[in-house]
Amino acid sequence: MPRMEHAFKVDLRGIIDLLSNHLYSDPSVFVRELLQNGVDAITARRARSGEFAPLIEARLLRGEGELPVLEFRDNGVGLTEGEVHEFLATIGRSSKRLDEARDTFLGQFGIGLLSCFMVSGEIELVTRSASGGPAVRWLAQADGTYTLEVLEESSPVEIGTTVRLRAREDTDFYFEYDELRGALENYGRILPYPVHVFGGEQYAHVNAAMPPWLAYAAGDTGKRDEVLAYAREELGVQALDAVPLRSEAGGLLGVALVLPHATQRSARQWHSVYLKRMLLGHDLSNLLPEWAFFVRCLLNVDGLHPTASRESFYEDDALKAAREALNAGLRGYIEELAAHDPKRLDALISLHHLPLKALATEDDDFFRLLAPQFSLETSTGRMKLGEYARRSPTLRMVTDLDQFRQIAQVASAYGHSVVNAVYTYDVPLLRAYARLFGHELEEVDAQTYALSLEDVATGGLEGVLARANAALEGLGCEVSVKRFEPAELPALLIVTSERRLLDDIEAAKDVSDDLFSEFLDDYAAEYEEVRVSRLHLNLGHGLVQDLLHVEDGAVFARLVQMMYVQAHLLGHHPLRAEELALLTGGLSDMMRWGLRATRLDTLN
Ligand SMILES: Nc1ncnc2c1ncn2[C@@H]1O[C@H](COP(=O)(O)OP(=O)(O)OP(=O)(O)O)[C@@H](O)[C@H]1O
Repeated sequence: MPRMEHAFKVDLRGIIDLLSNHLYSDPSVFVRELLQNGVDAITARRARSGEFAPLIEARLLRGEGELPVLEFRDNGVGLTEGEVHEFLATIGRSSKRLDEARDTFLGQFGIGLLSCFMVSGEIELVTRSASGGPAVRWLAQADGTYTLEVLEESSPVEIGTTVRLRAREDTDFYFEYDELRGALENYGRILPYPVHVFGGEQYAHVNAAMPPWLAYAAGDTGKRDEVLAYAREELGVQALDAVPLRSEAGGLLGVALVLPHATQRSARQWHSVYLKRMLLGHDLSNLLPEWAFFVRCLLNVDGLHPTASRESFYEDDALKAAREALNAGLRGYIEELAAHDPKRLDALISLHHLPLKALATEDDDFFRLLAPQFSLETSTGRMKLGEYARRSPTLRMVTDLDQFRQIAQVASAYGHSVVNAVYTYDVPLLRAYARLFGHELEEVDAQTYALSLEDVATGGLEGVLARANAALEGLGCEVSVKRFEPAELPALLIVTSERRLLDDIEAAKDVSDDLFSEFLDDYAAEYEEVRVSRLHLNLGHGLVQDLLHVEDGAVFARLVQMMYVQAHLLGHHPLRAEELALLTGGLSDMMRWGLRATRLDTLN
């Protein structure tokens, strides 16, 4: 079969629908696209002559009983009749991409104007070119047809372009004055050319006051207070500090506002990113280092490239270089604090320890700088890692909260301080600290300390132990007698994690259906052998010494049971129904015995 060459056919209506309705996440971007074309047209005209006062105006008109109309005018370079055919009416063709100075323009894809079809059934554009020639009126429909009319040479159209859009029933919301002004402010508040909006009696110059952060970022450090006030009033952020960000790569200027409260990496991160002074969006995830979730940035870049939807940056070498520069800028800020303002760094670390721990675990130099200042929970109270390591050259950590609660008291009795390393980053942090500063690191658990309890000769105590075990029958606990510090602790309960798992299984069975209960039984059977907790009675404690001599079986059993419950409470072990029953029964008995003793007293 002969091979034939064919060309793709284009369904114009489908393409227009795709580009106008499905590329952007929000219809209000038509305002951004209009602004952008106005700005680019003025930039192009300035490159040619420079002798005019740039101006962009958005005007809302509303006739009686009619849908509102938006007239959007710029006094930029305009278009000749030929250019209208070539650029405006050819989808994907852009005068800007062909221009030598293309890097000075915002647009480049040749599709932005189509976004106006999101809010209007047709686009009317009247333009007169700065290169001369008659004015032209172009009227385009969403089905891809257009008419073009060359206006009389004498018609009063000035150099520049006016786009007219009429609202549809379902889009007149975007043509309300407040909504339009809000959108213009949102996208255009730092644009370099004046932008005005009119609607009936209302009027605003949307970029009259330039936000102070651009000047601050450019080196005017005197503006720091103004930047902080701007963050407070305009953004609702009571920033602790304003860090200027500057880089040749990506032509980047901005400010990082240090948040006044701790944040999580997963929290929504809000920034404002401008490309050549036009708002691009609020997401900086492809520019900001991952660990920098304690700042919110206001950033303008001149040298990066947007994606066609203009909602993020294109991944290229320029973006990579800008990302590195931002990373270096924020690290520089922290290094600067370490060198000149350690108190401030301390405050920053205690507030934002999570992101700074993330940074430290990425880089050994930062680790040496920051790690000694990180605060940890230890069995002897909260303290800085540096101080902990000075006091305890062997770093000891527990990675399970239950275990930490169990051994906190006993460890101190051995002169040990143990770190509660259950929080994010704690384990890698301690490992890195041990490696970089030359310390031993030991992971300890309840068993480690149980083994180091001092054994006592149990000869002669067999009877007591048997009675004590009988008192705790059915609770899965075995009693032993030891001697340990602190002497004020009558009994210590060590629960293995398997035991904890069994308790959880029991609790789950209570709320499961039969089938699931059976499965849980099978599962629990695998752990049967290790189903023990141990109650170590402390022979150093007076109450335990007395217990050995109690003859009355009921009193003896109650005493053992109450020590068992007390050890639960001291070790922060959860009480099951069994322990709660013991507690209630034990307390009633004690009260009864107490009352009986007083009555006997009064009788005597
Ligand atoms: N206000 C205007 N003044 C002068 N020319 C304009 C104006 N608006 C549009 N044009 C011309 O129409 C072309 C297409 O505009 P459109 O907004 O669709 O795309 P673009 O701005 O080139 O690129 P992008 O899709 O990235 O926005 C432009 O390249 C420009 O030549």
